Amino acid sequence: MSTKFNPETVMEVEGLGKQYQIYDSPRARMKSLLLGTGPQRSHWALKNVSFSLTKGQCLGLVGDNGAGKSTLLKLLTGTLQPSTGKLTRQGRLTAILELGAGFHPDFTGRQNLYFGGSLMGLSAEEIKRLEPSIIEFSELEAAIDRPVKTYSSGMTVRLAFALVTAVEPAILIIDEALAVGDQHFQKKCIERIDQFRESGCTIIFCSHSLYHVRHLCDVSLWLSGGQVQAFGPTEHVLASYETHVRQQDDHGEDPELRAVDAPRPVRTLDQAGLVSIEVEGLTADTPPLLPGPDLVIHVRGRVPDGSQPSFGLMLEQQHGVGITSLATHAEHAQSQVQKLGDGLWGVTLRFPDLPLHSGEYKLSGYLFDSQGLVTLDEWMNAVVFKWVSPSLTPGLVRLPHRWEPSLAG
Ligand SMILES: Nc1ncnc2c1ncn2[C@@H]1O[C@H](COP(=O)(O)OP(=O)(O)OP(=O)(O)O)[C@@H](O)[C@H]1O
Repeated sequence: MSTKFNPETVMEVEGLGKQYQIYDSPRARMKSLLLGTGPQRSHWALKNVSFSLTKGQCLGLVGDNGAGKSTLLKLLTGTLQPSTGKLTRQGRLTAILELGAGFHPDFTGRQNLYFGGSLMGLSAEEIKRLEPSIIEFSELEAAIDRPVKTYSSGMTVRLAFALVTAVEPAILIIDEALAVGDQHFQKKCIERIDQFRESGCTIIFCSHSLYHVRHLCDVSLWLSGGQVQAFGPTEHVLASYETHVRQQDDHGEDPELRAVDAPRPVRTLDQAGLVSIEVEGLTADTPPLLPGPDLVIHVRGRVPDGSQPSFGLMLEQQHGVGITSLATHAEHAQSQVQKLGDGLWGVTLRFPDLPLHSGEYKLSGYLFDSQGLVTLDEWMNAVVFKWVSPSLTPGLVRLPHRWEPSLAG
């Protein structure tokens, strides 16, 4: 690979690898350093990773726990030095990793803007100019002159995100940190990230939330055991990764057990959450039988601030093969989301003449904000049902089709 031919390339990673030296104890490490002997063992956390990103691309980084994601991000930001390979990048890089870790706990929020800002390479004048907008975005006006050690983790994240994104970088790296903020702040963060992306910033987004990876990223990289398992358009990579996750789930636990009765977090009336997911006409059998021919799903959710939510539903085979995922915001169906009462919203999804073959199916439901930026709630495997198709041919789904005469000759 070479940047020579593509002036749009902002990051090029070639054969990057990281080997950790492993010692049985701190004493063994010290002894080995003093005697100049090698480590007792070593472990490649990352091996031969190569990819390149152009201006304005957004890369999703996915993988199981321990796959090497944090190691890769630390190499990209320069916190760690690689054992092999090289990294070339152009322009300023900002990372939102371990948010707030750079703050001094005894300094006030305001003092930390200058402290943290100088670590990012901003001059005191620049920070002074940016200070009002950073404080406004963080919504910490009332607490900005209190020591950061008195902040909650959510408040620290707000201050850190506001500071780190005050100046748009050429490359922005975002770790799972977004999950720490509350839903209102998460939405603001995702909107700001969206704006950056639209103005040509290159983004690397590492998350276990595949929903957000799908929403934000045009390309994705799946790391497995420190190596690139797949790299390419997000839908292709996530399709393979989700199959892998499902296979792991099926080996790990009985899908019957994690279905309908799994306890859900208890939500109070002032929290947004799903209220019900009901399939019309199900019988009292186990699992209940869908009388058909239509599959009609009523879903309801509560959003206390009165804003209109979006609803999502996912239909899968009982043993994990995904059939379809639909959401009102993505299908321009927000006008169908009706207000049913104070903060209570609902919508109905109908599949006419259900084109599935006989089998057991399950439904999961999602509640999003109206643009689908923030997942307010999700109920996995909320309803399991059995369907007996009138046409008893094997297969998964009856695709629209027609039979035609073969061409003569
Ligand atoms: N300082 C270290 N010394 C030795 N091994 C390490 C060190 N840091 C990480 N590792 C190992 O490197 C591998 C990759 O770890 P890494 O933290 O990069 O994974 P990850 O994909 O970020 O995981 P998670 O999703 O759980 O955060 C793991 O096997 C981990 O145990």
